[in-house]
Amino acid sequence: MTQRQGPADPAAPMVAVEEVRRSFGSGPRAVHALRGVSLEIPRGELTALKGRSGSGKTTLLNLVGGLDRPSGGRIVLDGTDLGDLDEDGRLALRRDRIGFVFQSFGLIPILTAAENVGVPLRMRRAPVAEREERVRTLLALVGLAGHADQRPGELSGGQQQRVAVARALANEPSLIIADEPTGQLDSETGRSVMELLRAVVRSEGVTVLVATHDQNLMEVADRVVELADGRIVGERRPAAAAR
Ligand SMILES: Nc1ncnc2c1ncn2[C@@H]1O[C@H](COP(=O)(O)OP(=O)(O)OP(=O)(O)O)[C@@H](O)[C@H]1O
Repeated sequence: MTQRQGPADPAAPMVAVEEVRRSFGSGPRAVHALRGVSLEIPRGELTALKGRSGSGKTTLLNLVGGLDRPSGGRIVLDGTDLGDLDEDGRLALRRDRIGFVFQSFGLIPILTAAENVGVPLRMRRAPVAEREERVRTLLALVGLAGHADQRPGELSGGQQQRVAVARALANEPSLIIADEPTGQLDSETGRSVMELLRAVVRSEGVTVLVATHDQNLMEVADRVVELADGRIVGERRPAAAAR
């Protein structure tokens, strides 16, 4: 496995967001997407971010995922202060410690399901035998053992998102970041993808941060955090999560 950076304290939250601000542009036309957000994301929990369009959800996911840098404040992910990393360090962090799931699935059309799941393993040059074994395990975990050789165009939307979840898990990430993962799926398919996310939190012990408008997804979250106009305005623990 790839060398992990920073000591991970199992008692510490997976992610600590401290007074984070993010503005785009400057002067009177600046957009203040995040205006001082502080949030802890506990290990092994599914945290949902809700809020109207433009409230700052994607901006926050991008910052936590090391895809963007804050204008102010600090983010610590599993013992690593993201502010201490240069571009290469952030790239390594995204590759080795974070799995991403997007609304539009983001699979490579010419690769089979198995090859798509194997992409992160290839990127860290995992030995072929280890890669094939892990891909098989992951496809079985997401219920697609019989679809390994199909390309994304031959799979339904829900199946494609399952492949994306398997790919996100490939490198045993500390954190999965999902931006509207059920946004392009009908409600029944969305529900099954959401149940899959819930299940991998339980079985793999992974931590998930998901931005969503999907009420069903919020109901299975351990915690729902609400953003409005770049600030946290509410937080609740849905009853269904008290398992
Ligand atoms: N690269 C950018 N340049 C300028 N403004 C941006 C940029 N990215 C985001 N914004 C602005 O920041 C604010 C927050 O956007 P963000 O995408 O985080 O919202 P969101 O809650 O994810 O919305 P949605 O639910 O529609 O995805 C919006 O006003 C948006 O227009």
